[in-house]
Amino acid sequence: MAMPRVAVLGAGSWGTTFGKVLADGGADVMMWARRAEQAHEIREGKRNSQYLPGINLPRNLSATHHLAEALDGATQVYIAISSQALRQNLKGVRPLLGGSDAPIVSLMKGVEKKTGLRMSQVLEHELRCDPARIAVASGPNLALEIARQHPTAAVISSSSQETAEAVARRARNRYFRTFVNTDVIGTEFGGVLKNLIAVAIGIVDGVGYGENTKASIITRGLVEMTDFAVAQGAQPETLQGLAGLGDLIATCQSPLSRNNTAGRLLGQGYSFHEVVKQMDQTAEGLASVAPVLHLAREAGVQMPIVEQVKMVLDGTMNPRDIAPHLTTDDDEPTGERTTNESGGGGTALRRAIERALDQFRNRGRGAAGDRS
Ligand SMILES: NC(=O)c1ccc[n+]([C@@H]2O[C@H](COP(=O)([O-])OP(=O)(O)OC[C@H]3O[C@@H](n4cnc5c(N)ncnc54)[C@H](O)[C@@H]3O)[C@@H](O)[C@H]2O)c1
Ligand SMILES: O=P(O)(O)OC[C@H](O)CO
Repeated sequence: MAMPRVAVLGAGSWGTTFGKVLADGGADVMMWARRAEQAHEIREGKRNSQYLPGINLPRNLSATHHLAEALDGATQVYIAISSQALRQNLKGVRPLLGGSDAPIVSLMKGVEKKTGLRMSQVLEHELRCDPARIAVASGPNLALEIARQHPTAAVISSSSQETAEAVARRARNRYFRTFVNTDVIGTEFGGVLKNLIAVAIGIVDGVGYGENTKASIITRGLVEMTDFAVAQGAQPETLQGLAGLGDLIATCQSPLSRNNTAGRLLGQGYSFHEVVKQMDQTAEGLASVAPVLHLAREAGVQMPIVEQVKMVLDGTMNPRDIAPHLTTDDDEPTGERTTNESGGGGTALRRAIERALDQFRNRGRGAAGDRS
């Protein structure tokens, strides 16, 4: 029986690793690489030495630098391009999708700086496709560990349960297990927000602070992540799962994390520009800070950790002075629980209720998009 054909656009660290996951799960994988020589190395040498040194790629994974060849006959399309470059790359993809109804899967964990849009929203706008066709994958997924076949779990989310299940069935193998949900907002924002907390952890690591500081930031960071995501329409339990807490733990603990590494360099005293120069892979958190804070202010959500990360990035706060977990709104003692759990009219909860009422009133006059 012929193997199902899938396309993976983006042959960086995560795109190539995900291509291997799919190939090891039994798919015939065609990667699209930006550079011809990289496509050649993957196709002929079964290696991607720049991004995955020491990893042998499967025989049923090939590569091209022609988009049309990559997309030809694809039954599912996976995309792992740095978030700020997604929109421009999709311009070339749209005319090639033609009448295809193949699910489109975002593997990315950023928001667009200019618009504050999540990657599934950029896909929906640029490809003008039904949101039910779009899925996102997220979770504690450090590429190199998965490429080394360490057992790992992830979540596939789509507003369509059917799409989520079809993608999850394809994107699994003996070392990679996929769960499903329909909370696209929570799943995507989990991946975006944990990057920002990982930058904070890197900063305090670089400064030389210890485990108490880091545990405090991780714990308070999860509260910030949950408040923010719920205010945007996410289900709080998604943030307790693989796409929230799971990914937060992996990214904050691992030296493999680029966000964590970027933070560490900042904590050691390098400027933002020096850090960007040193990073040869995508650290999404650096570009997501400003749009996330903008959305947070609009929604009335407090994000003291992310605020202080921004100040360090802007050079207006000495990394040594960072203590975001000690910041409170009014310096009055407060409870530890999230605003939406605390009762007493938390802003995030109030806005979520207002939004639900709006949706209810507007029912039938506009699609709810990717809300579950
Ligand atoms: N690496 C991981 O462990 C991992 C895990 C899960 C999710 N992700 C997410 O996957 C996405 C891609 O990350 P990655 O690790 O593969 O990054 P990477 O830096 O390793 O690769 C980025 C890819 O984007 C491509 N690209 C296309 N046009 C570009 C342009 N104009 N500018 C820059 N790059 C361009 C590059 O060629 C490359 O293939 C990110 O959103 C990241 O958060 C990464
Ligand atoms: O290397 P990072 O910081 O982009 O993190 C990679 C993955 O998102 C971890 O799940």
